[in-house]
Amino acid sequence: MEKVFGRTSGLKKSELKKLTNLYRRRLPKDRVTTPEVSRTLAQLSWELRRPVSLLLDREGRVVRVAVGDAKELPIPERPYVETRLSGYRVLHTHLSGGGFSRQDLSVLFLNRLDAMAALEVQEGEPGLLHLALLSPPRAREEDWQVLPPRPHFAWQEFDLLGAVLALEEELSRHGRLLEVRDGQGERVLLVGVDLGEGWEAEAGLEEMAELVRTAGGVVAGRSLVFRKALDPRTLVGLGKLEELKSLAYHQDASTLVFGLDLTPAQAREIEALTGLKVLDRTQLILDIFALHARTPEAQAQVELAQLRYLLPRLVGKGKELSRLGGGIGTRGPGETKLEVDRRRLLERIHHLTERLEAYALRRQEARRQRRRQGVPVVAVVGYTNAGKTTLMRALAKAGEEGEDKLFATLRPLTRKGFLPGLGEVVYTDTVGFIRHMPEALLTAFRATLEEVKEAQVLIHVLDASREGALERHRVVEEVLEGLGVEAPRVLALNKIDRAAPYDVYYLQDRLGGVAVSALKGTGLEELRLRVKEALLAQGVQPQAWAL
Ligand SMILES: Nc1nc2c(ncn2[C@@H]2O[C@H](COP(=O)(O)OP(=O)(O)OP(=O)(O)O)[C@@H](O)[C@H]2O)c(=O)[nH]1
Ligand SMILES: [Mg+2]
Repeated sequence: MEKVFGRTSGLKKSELKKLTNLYRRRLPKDRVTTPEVSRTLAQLSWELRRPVSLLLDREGRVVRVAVGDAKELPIPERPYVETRLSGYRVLHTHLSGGGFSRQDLSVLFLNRLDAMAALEVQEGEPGLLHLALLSPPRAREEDWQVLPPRPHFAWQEFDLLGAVLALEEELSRHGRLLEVRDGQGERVLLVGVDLGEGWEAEAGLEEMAELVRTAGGVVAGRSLVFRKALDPRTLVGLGKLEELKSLAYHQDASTLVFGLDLTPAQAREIEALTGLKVLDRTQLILDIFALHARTPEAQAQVELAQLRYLLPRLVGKGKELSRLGGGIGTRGPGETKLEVDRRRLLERIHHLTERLEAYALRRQEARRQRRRQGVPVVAVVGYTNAGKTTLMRALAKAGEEGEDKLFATLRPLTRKGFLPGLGEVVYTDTVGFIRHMPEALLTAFRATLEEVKEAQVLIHVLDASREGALERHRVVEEVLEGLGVEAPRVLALNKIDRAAPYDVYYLQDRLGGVAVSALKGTGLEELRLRVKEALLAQGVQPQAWAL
């Protein structure tokens, strides 16, 4: 027997039977209702003294029956690609008469229903029928259009299917237009929360936009929300979520990315309330790391961090798991998709942990050998996109090209270089830092950062050409401190070829450091000199033949 949803408690067996019989009904696929169905629904609601709701698919088949208002119908999930409507419509009764409640309309909108119909019932007889459809995208007024009510039989001539298909066509045309304007990629709405940080919140959102772009997404809209305190359940509150849902509809976006971290429960709640895919900052960064991890070790590290983050977010059974959908946040390293079967996932975590231990041992051995040979190590650190890789390449005259993407480097590269008057050194490149470095990543990148701990001297690369340099400098120093790194730093103020001279003076005045352009090769002599001095001060012995 098919299940009857909603407020069924206290119903008699015979009444339940009548409700179950509704599953055998079928409407013509292009009609809102038929006189027979209207009458049956009206009578049944009257008898039960409760509203009755039907969920119908596009073929006119009854998919779900519920006692109660439209919100009692659990509407099946759809995939996240949302240029089109859900293919479901609701037909339900209003016992106290009157048109749509706010809740009816929000069920329509939230689930992208084809249509929502409400049938007034008077003395057991069907009366007026109300019909609402979603508005065409970018309509100025409401997100839904409520058609003038007519007596239920008067809807006979109305071609519902035609109206739905026309709306869908308009939605996908709008989607194509936006794609031409903004380029291809998963369309994302960015949500930042300003808890009183002022410009920092603004800068944080800007950085999130950069991260979305690096992850291959398109920022379809952004919203900075001012809050004194966060709502523990929904973070930004119900009203704001509705606004975002509406913005997503008009901007053809399928994903909400939050500029801070969500608890698993918050993420689920917001997904349920908006019907959108929800990602937080850590997931976004992990996703980028996954795209950029190239060596087997880096890949294992990233995947492990992703799976650990994912685990508590996968509650329960198959249905929840499938919510993961595709796209940003679901990609593992090396073009794989993340494992979402809970038991297999645990196995995978175990396997990766073991593999990483083996890598760590090998790396330790390599370091030991270097130490035996007495080659000093210089680690290049700095905020993501500061120019670390480019600088190391310039200093060592080998290695990989820099890339104008965040987190281009996810493997601890090492290159040999030569310092006049000192001899051979080994430069190691590192993964970029970022403010509020996700905890999950700090542990995952232990290996890379261990290399930093082994270094005799660090070159801290700071992009002097972009705003907020002082702040980025501080973030990097804080992370280093947190790792217990004590080696002396040589600061390189990079990208002076495109920085305003005044900014460079200002930074030099505040922080000291050598002004360089890794790209053009300016200032490298002086930088080498300072590195050499720092190494000598650390007690490194010059190699005899280098003098
Ligand atoms: N104009 C200018 N651009 C530079 C300079 N140094 C690096 N860049 C550019 O900055 C971008 C980032 O350089 P990378 O060397 O990849 O930076 P990174 O710090 O290694 O970045 P991640 O590894 O992603 O954290 C690239 O587009 C470089 O070409 C410079 O001195 N001047
Ligand atoms: Mg790099």
